[in-house]
Amino acid sequence: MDIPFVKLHGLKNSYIFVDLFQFQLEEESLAPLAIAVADRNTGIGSDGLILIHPSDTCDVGMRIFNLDGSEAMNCGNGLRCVAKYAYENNIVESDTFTIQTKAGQVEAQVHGTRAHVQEVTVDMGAPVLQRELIPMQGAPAQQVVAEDFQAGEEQLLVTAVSMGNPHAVFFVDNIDDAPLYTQGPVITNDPRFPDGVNVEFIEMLSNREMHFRVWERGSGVTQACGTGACAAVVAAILNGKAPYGEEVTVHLSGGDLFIRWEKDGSVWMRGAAEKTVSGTFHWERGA
Ligand SMILES: N[C@H](CCC[C@H](N)C(=O)O)C(=O)O
Repeated sequence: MDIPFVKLHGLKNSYIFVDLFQFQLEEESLAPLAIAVADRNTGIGSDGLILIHPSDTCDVGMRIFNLDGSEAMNCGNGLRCVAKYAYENNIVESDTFTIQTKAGQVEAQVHGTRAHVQEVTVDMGAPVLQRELIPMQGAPAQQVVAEDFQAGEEQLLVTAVSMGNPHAVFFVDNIDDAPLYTQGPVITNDPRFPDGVNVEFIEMLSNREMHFRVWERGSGVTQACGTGACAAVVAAILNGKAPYGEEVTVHLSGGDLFIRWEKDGSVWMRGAAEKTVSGTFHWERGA
């Protein structure tokens, strides 16, 4: 099968995009295709697969699969890339439009020209904070803010936030000392998170700036995580480390995102999206 694709990334968090307005894929092929395209040796190399598809409820739809083939409900960097692709390829008319995700709909505004979108702002909607909806084991209606969390030898404090997908946020004094590679793979599969969890370590530089590292559910360490950056700013505000309603600069490995959380309202994410490669992926399923 020869599959047309475009590779785009949000701050080096890259995905292989297949445009289902132009090409059809069978549902059962999606998870194995995500694994195949993400492989840097036998595939194209990415953090996963994203489908751009027609939607009955929004101007365009997005589905996202991690590099292990698991499907996620949302993807912040992916949303900015979908918005860029949809506008540059005339899938949408206006520079502001809605995108359907498995977590619900979001509104995106592209910045740039029809020929080249440089940056995208996304209204990510309100975070979900009730423990049972993260989901995280424990008293259902409670929020999880700076709660004791033993991980191996590490005694940590966790703040849990869902942006449609689950995030466990930990504040550290020095980002370079964060137990990303030792505790990331353990916490992501911790049974206290029945659906697994994305794991973020944060060092606050001021009340408007932070360092950020992530171990993503289903993809491991990535260069950036848009929903994770949103969750990190929400967690900082819940812990009194950042203000409501003001843009916080999040320094991820792959670059900066600008995030604000309006009190009792939406989380807004602004950042770049770039296209790198397009072509045809020759795939013999099961080969
Ligand atoms: N690994 C995530 C999906 C990708 C999210 C991330 N790449 C982003 O930009 O938000 C999960 O399983 O929930």
